[in-house]
Amino acid sequence: MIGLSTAAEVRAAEEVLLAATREGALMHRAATGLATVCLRLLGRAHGTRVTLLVGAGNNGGDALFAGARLAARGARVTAVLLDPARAHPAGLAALRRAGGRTTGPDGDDGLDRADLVLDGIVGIGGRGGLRPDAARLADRAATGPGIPVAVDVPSGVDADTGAVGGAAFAAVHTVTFGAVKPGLVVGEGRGHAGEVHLVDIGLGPLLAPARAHQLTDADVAGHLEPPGATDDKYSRGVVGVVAGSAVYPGAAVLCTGAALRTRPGLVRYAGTAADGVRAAWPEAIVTDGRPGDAGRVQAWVVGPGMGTDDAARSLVAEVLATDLPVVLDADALTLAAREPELVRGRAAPTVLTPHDREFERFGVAVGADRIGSARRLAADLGAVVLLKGDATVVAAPDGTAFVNATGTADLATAGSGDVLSGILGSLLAAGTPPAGTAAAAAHLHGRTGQVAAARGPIVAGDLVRRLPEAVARVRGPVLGDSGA
Ligand SMILES: NC(=O)C1=CN([C@@H]2O[C@H](COP(=O)(O)OP(=O)(O)OC[C@H]3O[C@@H](n4cnc5c(N)ncnc54)[C@H](O)[C@@H]3O)[C@@H](O)[C@H]2O)[C@@H](O)CC1
Ligand SMILES: [K+]
Repeated sequence: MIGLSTAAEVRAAEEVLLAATREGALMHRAATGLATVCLRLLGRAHGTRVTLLVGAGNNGGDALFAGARLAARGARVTAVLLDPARAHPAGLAALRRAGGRTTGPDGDDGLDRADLVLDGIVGIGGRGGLRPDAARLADRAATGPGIPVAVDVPSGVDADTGAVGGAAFAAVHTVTFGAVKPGLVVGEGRGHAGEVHLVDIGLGPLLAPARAHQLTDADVAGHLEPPGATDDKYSRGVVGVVAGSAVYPGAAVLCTGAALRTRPGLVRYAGTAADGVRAAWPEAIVTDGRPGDAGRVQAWVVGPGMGTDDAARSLVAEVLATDLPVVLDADALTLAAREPELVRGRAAPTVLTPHDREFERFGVAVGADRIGSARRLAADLGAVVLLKGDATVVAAPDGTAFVNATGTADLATAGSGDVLSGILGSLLAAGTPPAGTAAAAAHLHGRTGQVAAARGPIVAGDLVRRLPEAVARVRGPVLGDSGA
């Protein structure tokens, strides 16, 4: 699990470490890591051209020291000082000693011929939108030939939320220090940060326990263990699906199929799309009755494609009245937003899986702080909220949050959400804690999108078909298996 630490958490840890280390030691660690990533991206230093955009704080200091290291290895380095009188003095001296040149914001910045541009305008000390000179340079860097690399945080991106208020540096790589900040992996910030490289500067043991996390394949593999010798079809949890309608069975077919393919156990379906589900998935146990007629289950998924009329409302209410974990998706979200007390009154876990419009039906704006908004709704409802997006956010009522790392634009296809709710229901039936389980489902859904899209454009049915391959990929190679 990768901890996501806010700027305040990083600063608090830095203060302790600064007091315990030689002056400048942390910045040297940061700059060494930064220069190493730049060298890797450039392939070589000698003969390359590098432009540094240097603000007045320590973020500019990092850029100057890294630039000095590259200059010492033969790169032609130009530092554009946004505030020449306040540029980091020791960094500036180091760059000049190594043969780098400096200029002001209106000088010859070399952006039109740079191989790499380092954004050291502002880091975690940035406040408000970029000032005009900085905005203009960030804009020119985006259209120039150099690989845009952000130092710690792309300037103009809020490190905690990912909000981008105005102009911001559009990086393809971000080299961040001490801990990954949430703003690099969520919301608009994710697109501005590009690939994130974490440089260890020794903060780890001093950081407060993170309240937001990213899962890795290894974390999710625990949810996807193959059946053991003593397992039978009931022992691993049975999921019940209430979805679709006689006229539109598609959502029910996708949701049931995803549940079946995630963890081979039992899937029970109850609803008016029974014929369609039976035809598509003979493996499922199907009734055209009510949820109570379906037989015993350990978790319910309710909502996809079922409509929002009185009949649908009564099915949602019946499922929510059980003492089992429930995934509320699609139409069930619309219904729950009308009667949130149906969710608030539950003792068993509830997971809501809204996209932005469904989320806002609960009366909370999504805004630019997606983690904060998901936390607010989760606390208000006493339920886990999985807010779908480019980087899906999961928040628990106690504020624990997860940001998904595997999202891909290919998942923005009709029926993709039905697949996610099927995956989630299937994992939840195993009885694992709901927030982490929801995050695991989002991770697997994203991996499935990546696997499926590798063969070309996808429809939601491809996700169901490729789920076993994605599960295998998340589990990783089996130890001792030579692959022969
Ligand atoms: N504290 C430390 O020991 C370490 C700090 N590090 C670096 O230091 C950074 C934080 O440094 P600082 O606290 O000096 O802050 P920053 O360098 O992030 O930004 C503060 C400076 O930028 C100016 N500024 C603020 N908002 C601006 C805006 N919107 N447009 C233009 N200029 C703006 C301020 O006037 C101030 O001079 C980190 O992000 C990281 O890059 C690293 O070197 C690791 C060690
Ligand atoms: K920066």
